[in-house]
Amino acid sequence: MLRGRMVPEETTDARLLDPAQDVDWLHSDPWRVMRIQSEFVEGFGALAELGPAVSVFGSARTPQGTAEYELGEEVGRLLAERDYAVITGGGPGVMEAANKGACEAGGRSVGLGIELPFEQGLNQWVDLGVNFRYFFARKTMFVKYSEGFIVLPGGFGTLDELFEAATLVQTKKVRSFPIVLVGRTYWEGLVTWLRTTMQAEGKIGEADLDRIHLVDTAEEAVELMTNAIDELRHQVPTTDGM
Ligand SMILES: C/C(=C\CNc1ncnc2c1ncn2[C@@H]1O[C@H](COP(=O)(O)O)[C@@H](O)[C@H]1O)CO
Repeated sequence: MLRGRMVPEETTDARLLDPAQDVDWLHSDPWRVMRIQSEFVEGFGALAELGPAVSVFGSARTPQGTAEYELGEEVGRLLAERDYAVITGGGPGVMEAANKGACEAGGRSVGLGIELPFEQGLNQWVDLGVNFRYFFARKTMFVKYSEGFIVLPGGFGTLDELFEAATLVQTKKVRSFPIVLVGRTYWEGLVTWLRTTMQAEGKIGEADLDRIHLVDTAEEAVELMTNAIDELRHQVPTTDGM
């Protein structure tokens, strides 16, 4: 309801019909919501029939031809061989490696790209790609369409994805799903700190760390992941807070 000085001199439909209108309003926050909404609609539409999937995260900077890149390829290949679609951020490095492994093994290779100032586009091994402008819309897709996360060595982006998953499980916003960190040497320091400082000082509970597993090889990661998913599928879902 608008009264007095709050009543605008021009009505909304008059503004709409005015051919001389400037288009700044298109970039205002209320209209941005339409763009955000369209990202959810597009993402849900593209992924609705994907089937069982696991997300693979890791550094965008891992060079081709390194042991870490090969580890990513191996994870993608083994997941595809077990009929899991592989979802990545669609970028270079570990993302590209996992998509390559999945694609070459004849599996479903998915990339959820993000618009960045130094955009490089989706890697060539993505068979089903969706590009996002907003991180939060993209993150929803990773969580909604995968049954677990496999995390290779990475930087801020990888940690962001890892801890978002851990938080969603902790707060019961998603059904518990497995998180497997690959590369003991890389992750051990962080996991030790989580246990000896974060947990020891009561900032997280013991159960919060139980969901995070640490392995060294692609075989171990995929074996652990698929076993954990099978177990979860046989559990009766609880209704509290879901
Ligand atoms: C930095 C470079 C390219 C960035 N391109 C990306 N494309 C798609 N997704 C990305 C990109 N960068 C980060 N991400 C997401 O974060 C994770 C990796 O981040 P990290 O900081 O490298 O660990 C990854 O899982 C993506 O989802 C070219 O050098």
